[in-house]
Amino acid sequence: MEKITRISNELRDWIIQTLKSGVNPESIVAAMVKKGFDQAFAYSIILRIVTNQSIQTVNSNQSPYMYESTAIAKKGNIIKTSDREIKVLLKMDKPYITYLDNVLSTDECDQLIQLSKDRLQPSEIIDPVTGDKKSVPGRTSKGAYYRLNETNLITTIERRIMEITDHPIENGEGLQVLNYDIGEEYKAHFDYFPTNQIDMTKGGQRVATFLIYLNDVEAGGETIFSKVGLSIVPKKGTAVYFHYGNNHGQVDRLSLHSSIPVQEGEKWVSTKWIRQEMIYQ
Ligand SMILES: O=C(O)CCC(=O)C(=O)O
Ligand SMILES: [Fe+2]
Repeated sequence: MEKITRISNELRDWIIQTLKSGVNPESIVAAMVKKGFDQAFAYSIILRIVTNQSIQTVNSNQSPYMYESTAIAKKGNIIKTSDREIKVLLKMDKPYITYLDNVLSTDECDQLIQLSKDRLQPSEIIDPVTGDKKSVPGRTSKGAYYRLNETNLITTIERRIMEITDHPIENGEGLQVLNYDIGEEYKAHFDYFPTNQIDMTKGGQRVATFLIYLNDVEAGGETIFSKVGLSIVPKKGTAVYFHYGNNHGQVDRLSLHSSIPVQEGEKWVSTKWIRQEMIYQ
């Protein structure tokens, strides 16, 4: 493959923006090499940009988060997809949250639970230092993970999420299903990555989450946005969409959230984390 040795203004602006958001130069070089750039050339370009722009690569997230309009906000109170009408139940601006009714049918929820029962594993996170998967004390649920388009049901759900949010399917991580028994919870956390963990070769930062409730929970199990005092009660087939990453590479700390312990019954949800760029190319 012939290596690319020139860059466009667009790419230059992208590099500046990405550096400002705190992504390390090595990740940017890796992303450029994947796109066909010569590695030494990529390093030299970044060095030249940093020297000219006096870019600070660490503290951009300390400036106030700038809210940007989202595609879903422009769609009115009834969102029509190719196979469904979805009603907006609640909207919040800061942090940006939308609660939606009728996203999955009862049957689709039951099918996804059934499909996941055999696959459940203790939930894990990616260790920020080693990059390995590891279990975490604050997260006691069990999870199942799906590849994009793994089954017809998964494809239907992924397409619907795309039609509702306008985020391309390729920007989404594989669907995850979580199951919480009595007492199980997911302690307060952000869904976005710390800046030293953003991998530009894998779609970069997470910018939004689409969380679907697959069953009703008798008591407990709410999703809590503690900084704004909001509590979402799980209702089968509904979904909450929250958006926390803007085009300037900032992330919204008001998006802190948790799943409080289930007190009665059990809880099933499905999460789609959405990245700023395509993960799969
Ligand atoms: O189960 C919930 O309500 C929250 C799940 C969650 O925060 C996540 O999957 O990132
Ligand atoms: Fe989360």
